[in-house]
Amino acid sequence: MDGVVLKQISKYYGNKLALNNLSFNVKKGEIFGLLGHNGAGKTTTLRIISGIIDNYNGEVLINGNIGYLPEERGLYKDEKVKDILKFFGELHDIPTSKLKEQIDYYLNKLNVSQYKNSKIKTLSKGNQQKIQFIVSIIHNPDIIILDEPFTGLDIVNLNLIKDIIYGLKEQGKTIILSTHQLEKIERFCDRILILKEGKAVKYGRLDEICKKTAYIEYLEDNKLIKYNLSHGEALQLLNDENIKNNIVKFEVRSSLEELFMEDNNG
Ligand SMILES: Nc1ncnc2c1ncn2[C@@H]1O[C@H](COP(=O)(O)OP(=O)(O)OP(=O)(O)O)[C@@H](O)[C@H]1O
Repeated sequence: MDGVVLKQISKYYGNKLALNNLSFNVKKGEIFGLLGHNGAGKTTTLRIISGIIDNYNGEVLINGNIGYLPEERGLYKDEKVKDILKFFGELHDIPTSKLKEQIDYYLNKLNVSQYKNSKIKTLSKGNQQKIQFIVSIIHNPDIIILDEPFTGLDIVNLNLIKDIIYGLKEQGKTIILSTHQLEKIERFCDRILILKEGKAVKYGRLDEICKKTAYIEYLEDNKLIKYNLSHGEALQLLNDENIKNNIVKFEVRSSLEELFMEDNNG
């Protein structure tokens, strides 16, 4: 079942077309990655899904309540961690005992229990980000939208956040996250969409997208033949007696990184 569906979304800022007829769906229990370089349209897409931007063309279907981690971080710096979390939990009408339980659970999971009574401003940037992440999920939302959740985190904290996201997926939540750092989400997202100038240039399961990543050049009757092809097709060509001795260049591009660079530069 779909948690989120976008149908032919276009968004202008003045004359600037930021999203160009963008369609995709995200299923319940799925971690969906929105990838693209700066300015590709990730934040605009996530703001539209979250309901922050409402002047756009197209249709958005949402199946549940939303938790949102915005790109621009910032919590009330003079407040204590526990008070911030309590405040946001109460905004969502979570019963007090349940809220206390949730707060302790997540603080513990993210290894920041010791800062419960500390003011936000005394925490490191990474720890502040972890608190803001907790804010986005404290009300147990069905749909979790995370704008660049991994930026600025070291590997230990990155993995702590990933573990929680993974747990939320197991609970059947719909998770959409954006990143410009492909290596952070390889083998983590179930499906991805690569955005370039507001358009989807790739969309699907990582292994499906990565399939088309072999490149071959060979000579046939003194002509140079060039192909982009799947690994399976490449294997066939490599076993072809007429071709295998005439190969000039063969590259396996198994890393999504190269694909990403290619689509965004080429
Ligand atoms: N409020 C705005 N007014 C005018 N143009 C905007 C506004 N917000 C975004 N844009 C433009 O729309 C395009 C998409 O921006 P968006 O922030 O969605 O991209 P992004 O992929 O999230 O980039 P980044 O990773 O840098 O945040 C960019 O060209 C940006 O300059």
